[in-house]
Order: sequence, then C-alpha cells, then structure tokens
Amino acid sequence: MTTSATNTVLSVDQLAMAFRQKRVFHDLTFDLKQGEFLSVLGENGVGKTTLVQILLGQLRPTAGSVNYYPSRQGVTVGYVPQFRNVDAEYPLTVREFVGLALPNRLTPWWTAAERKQVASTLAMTDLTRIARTPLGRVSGGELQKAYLAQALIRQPQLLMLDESTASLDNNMKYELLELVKNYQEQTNAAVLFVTHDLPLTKQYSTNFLLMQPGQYQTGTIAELDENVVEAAHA
Ligand SMILES: Nc1ncnc2c1ncn2[C@@H]1O[C@H](COP(=O)(O)OP(=O)(O)OP(=O)(O)O)[C@@H](O)[C@H]1O
Repeated sequence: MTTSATNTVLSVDQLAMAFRQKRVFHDLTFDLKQGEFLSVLGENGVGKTTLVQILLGQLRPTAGSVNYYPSRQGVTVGYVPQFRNVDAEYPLTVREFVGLALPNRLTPWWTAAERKQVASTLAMTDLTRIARTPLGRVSGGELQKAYLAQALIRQPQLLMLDESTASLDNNMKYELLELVKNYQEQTNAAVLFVTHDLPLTKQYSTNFLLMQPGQYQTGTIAELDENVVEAAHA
C-alpha cells in the first residue's frame, strides 16, 4: 500500500498471524495518524496483544506488513504494559524506575538534561510527590502512572497501551487516560489503546479497531456500534 499522507505514523497492510496451524487474524489493514487515539477492542483471545507484539517488532507476522513513517527508527514508540505487581522489595524508587528508559539508564550516569527530563516527566504524570518512594511501596494506580511516565520520558510519537487500565479502579482509569490525553494534546502523538472498556473508549478515542474472529471493523468513534462491541465482549 502506498501512503502519501504526511501525518501517518503507522500503517498496517494485509497483516496475518498464525501460531502453528492456529490462525489468529488475517488481512488486517489500518492506518494510525498523528493525533489519533485508536482503541483496539475485541473478545479475549482474538489477537489484540499479538497485534501489539507485532507492531513492537517482538513477533514476526505470517504475512503482510507494518510500516512506520518516515521509518521505524524515525518513530519513537512508548509502550505501557498490562498491569503487573511489583515485588515489595523492588530496589528502585519511582524516579529511578522512570529514568530506566533514558540512554544512560541509571541515576549516577544521568546528565543534567536527563535529570531535567525525569523531573518534568514526573511532574507531567503527577508523581513528583512520590519520586523517591520505592516502587514496591506505591499504590496500583501510582505504579501504572510510573509505567506511563517511563513510556513518555522519551517523548514518543506513538504511545501503545495494552489493557493498561484493566485492573485499576474507575477513578484511576480516568486519571491515567487524562494524563495520556494531556500528553497527546501537547505533542500530537498517536495513541493505540487496547481495552475492553467501552465507556473509556467512547470518551477518549477518535477511532476504533474492533477485532472479531475471522474479521474486523474500523471507523471513527462516532461509527462504533456499541451493540456489536457488547456482543463481541459477551
Ligand atoms: N506464543 C504463542 N504461541 C501460541 N499461541 C499463542 C501465542 N501467543 C498467543 N497465542 C494465542 O493467540 C491467540 C491470541 O492471543 P492474544 O493474547 O493476542 O489475544 P488477546 O486478544 O490479547 O486476548 P486478551 O484480551 O485475553 O488479552 C490466543 O488464542 C492465544 O492463545
């Protein structure tokens, strides 16, 4: 596929994936542009995480292509994983954890510019107050904000969140997505959000990709048929 639009960040063309004989999806085609917020919906096991892994280059698709514009190296990608617990004895503070995504990784080697970058990212994600708290001692919502901060510190043009809000309480989900929205408004980044949460999708997305066994639908959020999504998630 040729993509002439200059603001396209990512285009996926006739993508297919199978594990041995098990076909997960096929013929998947969509674009993601700057400033778009794409929610990826679909029932358990339909292939959402597999898609994210392919986009991140962690898995090789069976067929089709993934193109970044202007190039894979030219697009900084931030990734926020599914919620996972961190051991209470985890050795790093919130601030140190967030800085792991910097080129110099560890505190003693941070440059003055990197220190500033850490401070401003902590401020942007509302973590300054607990910057020096060990990561193993923070709440679930704060932990997920720390993962978001780690993804944002390199100022990605594309931010991917894989069910990152799934185990948060309702207030915390909205708080996290408000931070994403603020970042997006400041930078015009593209966002790809894997979720089962229809109210969140409707509030924050511009576009959707609904994956169903053997088929998929895409469109603007106004075109999303809630009944179809609810049936797919039932
Ligand atoms: N490494 C693998 N080897 C074999 N099968 C796999 C592998 N990874 C995923 N699968 C299978 O591929 C299918 C898609 O899995 P995937 O995790 O992408 O679904 P999902 O839509 O993200 O599901 P959920 O909403 O439950 O997270 C599932 O049937 C899964 O068992």
